[in-house]
This record gives sequence, structure tokens and C-alpha cells, in this order.
Amino acid sequence: MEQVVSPVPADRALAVRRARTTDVPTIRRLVDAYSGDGPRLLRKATVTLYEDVQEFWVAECDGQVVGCGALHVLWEDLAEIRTVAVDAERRGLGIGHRIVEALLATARELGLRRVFCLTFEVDFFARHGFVPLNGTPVSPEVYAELLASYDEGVAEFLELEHVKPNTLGNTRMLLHLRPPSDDGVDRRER
Ligand SMILES: CC(=O)SCCNC(=O)CCNC(=O)[C@H](O)C(C)(C)COP(=O)(O)OP(=O)(O)OC[C@H]1O[C@@H](n2cnc3c(N)ncnc32)[C@H](O)[C@@H]1OP(=O)(O)O
Repeated sequence: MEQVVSPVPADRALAVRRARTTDVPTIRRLVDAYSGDGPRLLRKATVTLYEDVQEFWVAECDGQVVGCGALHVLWEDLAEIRTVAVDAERRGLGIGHRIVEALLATARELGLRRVFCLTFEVDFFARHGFVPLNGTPVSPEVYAELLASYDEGVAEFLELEHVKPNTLGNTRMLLHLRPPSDDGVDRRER
């Protein structure tokens, strides 16, 4: 069930918008900052970031990109939030929560019902209603279809043996989204 997270104070000039190709070098730096030793983010080739740019949202503060996050659709009703990162000097200001809110709004627009994430930041995602889960929340038929994906994140979602070293210590989490009501007002479950 989704939960409402406190907004960033109004005095901060923060905009969360869809990423552009010109943001990729900054996204590259944000990903690199957290994908080294004790990796918190999956390493990504720059070409993959360009290929996936339409999945990304960025947070811009006073004209500077200071955070990013992506929503990767896995199946008809299911997506994954991935690659959420905030500049080390701007952490703890509510930017990460704003990015996740934008990704969840996108998930609802797409008609998705469930959002998965794999993370060390359990409390952060729990604030949005994500709960830990075991296993892979898809039917055996969908599991078999997902095996056809070349995406490494999908391999992590499927808990395939060759990517298990990437995911050690991470928690698998799932959020059930409530669809927007017919009158257009999105009433969140609490
Ligand atoms: C699925 C995945 O992508 S997993 C990978 C997650 N990313 C990483 O691990 C990379 C390294 N970590 C980061 O980049 C960041 O710390 C993130 C993305 C996890 C969080 O981003 P931040 O901008 O620091 O988070 P944000 O400030 O929104 O919230 C963190 C805490 O700051 C505090 N905070 C301070 N000021 C504020 C504010 N104005 N509004 C909201 N929260 C605030 C809160 O205590 C909040 O804690 P809460 O979760 O209990 O609400």
C-alpha cells in the first residue's frame, strides 16, 4: 500500500523531470559514485544509459542535476524501480523521495499494479509502502517469458545464479499500487 512522504520544503528550487540525453553524463557520474566497492547500484555501460534514457527521471536543483532514478517495465502489471541515486552532498534533503514519487506516478500512468525494487535502503523504500518479499512475484509462465530478457536487472529479479553475487545483502521489496479512481483523483491507500 502506498504511503505519502513529506515534501521537500518550498524554499528549495527542486524540479523532478524526465531525463534528456544530455543528462546521461551526469547520470553516469551518479551511478559510478555508488557502483564501486560494496556496490549499491548495478554497474551500467554508458550505451545502456542512453538506451534506457526514456526510463529515467532526474532531480534538478538550481539548474544542476543532483539525482536520478528509473522505472523499468517488466511485464503487463509489473515494473522495477532501479538506479535511484542522489549526489552525496545533497542526500537527506528529500530529493530521493521526490524521485521515487515521480517514478510511482509514472507507474500509475502506465497502468501498472506492482512495483519491485532490490535495495539496501529498506527504510527509505518502506516509507513509500514497499514491503520485503521472498522469491519472484510472477507466475511460472511469466517467469519463463522473462528468461528471454538480456537485461541484467531482470536476471537479478529472477534470482538467476550468475547474478547472485551482485545482490548479496540486498532486500527484495514490492509495492502494490492502487489504480487512480474513475473520477481522476488518485486516492492513495494508507
Ligand atoms: C532500487 C534502488 O535504486 S536501490 C539503490 C538506492 N540508491 C543507493 O543506495 C545509492 C546511495 N544512496 C543515495 O543515493 C540516497 O541516499 C538515496 C537515493 C537512497 C536516498 O536519497 P536521499 O535524497 O538522500 O533521500 P531523502 O532525503 O529523500 O530521504 C532520506 C531521509 O532524509 C531525511 N530528510 C531530511 N530532510 C528531508 C526532507 N526535507 N524531506 C524528506 N526527507 C528528509 C529523512 O529522514 C529521510 O528519511 P525517511 O526515509 O525516513 O523519510
